[in-house]
Amino acid sequence: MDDIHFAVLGTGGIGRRAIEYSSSKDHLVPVAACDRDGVAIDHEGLDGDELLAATEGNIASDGGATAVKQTGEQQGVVASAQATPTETPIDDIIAESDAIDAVLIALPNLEHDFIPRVAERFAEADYEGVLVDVLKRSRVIGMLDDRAEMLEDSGITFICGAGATPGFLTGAAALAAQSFVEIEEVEIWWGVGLKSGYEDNRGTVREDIAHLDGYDIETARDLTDEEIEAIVDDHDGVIEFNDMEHADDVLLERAGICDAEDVTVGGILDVRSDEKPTTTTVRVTGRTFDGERGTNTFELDDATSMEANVNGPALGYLKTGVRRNRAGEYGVFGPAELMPGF
Ligand SMILES: NC(=O)c1ccc[n+]([C@@H]2O[C@H](COP(=O)([O-])OP(=O)(O)OC[C@H]3O[C@@H](n4cnc5c(N)ncnc54)[C@H](O)[C@@H]3O)[C@@H](O)[C@H]2O)c1
Repeated sequence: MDDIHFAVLGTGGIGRRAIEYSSSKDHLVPVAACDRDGVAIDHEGLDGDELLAATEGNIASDGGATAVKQTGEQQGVVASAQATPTETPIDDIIAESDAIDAVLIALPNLEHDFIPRVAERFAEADYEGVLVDVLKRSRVIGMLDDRAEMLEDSGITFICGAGATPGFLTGAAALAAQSFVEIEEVEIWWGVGLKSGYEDNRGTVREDIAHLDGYDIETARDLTDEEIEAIVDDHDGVIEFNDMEHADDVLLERAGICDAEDVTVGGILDVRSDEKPTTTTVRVTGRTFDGERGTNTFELDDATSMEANVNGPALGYLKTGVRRNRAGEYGVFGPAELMPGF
């Protein structure tokens, strides 16, 4: 495979680690990165080490910038010598997108239509390439589908919900389902221990809080850092989530695996320990062609971190997207559609 020149929109907890992770694999060259205040572009390849060092503990995050220690004079990516301040970071990358094969969207989802609108801007600029996001909410998939024709006409291969859940675990569920002719239930249960990564992942924690009873995306967006800390304290740092609106359900349905209503997602987040509070498991229960009822189980090793389980699949799906795009397949795809589909 030729080198893939890719951009990262959002250099928060996820985006930074995507740049770091990409250096462990062949053919992935980060050429552009931005956050809300700045942009770095070098088509020969960004110096990932310098960019990561400059943004260490210094993220222009929706998780509460004031709570994040700053190492440079400026906040976020502009602390890197490769970056410049801008008020139009995404447009600056779109302007250079002719030379960019793929874009990882690691932006917040605190407005449901934010990522669909970003995709639309790439299509309006006639971008021909791959967009991959790690969004979580089921309802956003429909908003992308509404724009499928526009993306297709532009020559964009959009892979949506390609993080851990949805993403990695959705793909695993699709694979586990291949033993069965009929699926009864898909249960996704995740565990994340985030002590050392808590500062870097406050954006994700805020979005997770929106899944708790009594909260939604609007109320979570308006919480102060102190209010978030109070919620974390109320739970002694360990928060359990049930019946989450995670797009694994619609992504499995659109791949023809099962009905969305047969999928449940929940999990436990511990921000005071790096140990996972529970093992991440996907259980797919169904009936085989010869009449047996069974449950196939896929388990992640407790030693694998959230960052590894989001960024590995996201970059893996990005590479798969580039192969599809080069073969002329455009439109919106979910992770389960890129697995075998019996
Ligand atoms: N699918 C999964 O398994 C999974 C797991 C973890 C996180 N996520 C998702 O990943 C996303 C990113 O999470 P995070 O923890 O990195 O968040 P974060 O808040 O740390 O980082 C977000 C980044 O986006 C930038 N940004 C915000 N608005 C912008 C704008 N208008 N223009 C340019 N840049 C902008 C911020 O400056 C920051 O760099 C979240 O939506 C989260 O839900 C998905």
